[in-house]
Amino acid sequence: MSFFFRRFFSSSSPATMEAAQQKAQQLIDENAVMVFSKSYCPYCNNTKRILNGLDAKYKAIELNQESDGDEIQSALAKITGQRTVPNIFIGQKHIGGNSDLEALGNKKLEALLKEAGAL
Ligand SMILES: N[C@@H](CCC(=O)N[C@@H](CS)C(=O)NCC(=O)O)C(=O)O
Repeated sequence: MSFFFRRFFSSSSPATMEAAQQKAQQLIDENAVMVFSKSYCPYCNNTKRILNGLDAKYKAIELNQESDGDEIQSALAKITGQRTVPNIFIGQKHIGGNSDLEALGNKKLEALLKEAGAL
């Protein structure tokens, strides 16, 4: 019952949501490549494998390991319209998820990474 209550009736305060949105935006602004991830997510692991394979410099945070991870995920949904992880930004530009990253193809991806200063 308490799980049910928390899951459906509790919500973060507007101040907490505002702080999460600022944190998400700061991470996007300060990193050439920003990956909002979850440690158990196979799509996220694939994205990190692709970036590692190219030796790209990137920052990933695992939202399931952050105390404000749920709020950051909601903030990202507000900023990008995307609720799933990975949620990927290259050079402050929203790329999308792992399938969107893959759809770029290596040539376009490398060009974007170079332009962003991640290669
Ligand atoms: N097509 C998406 C699939 C991503 C996806 O389904 N991610 C799952 C985690 S593995 C997700 O975000 N589930 C909702 C959640 O964790 O809140 C992609 O390629 O990134």
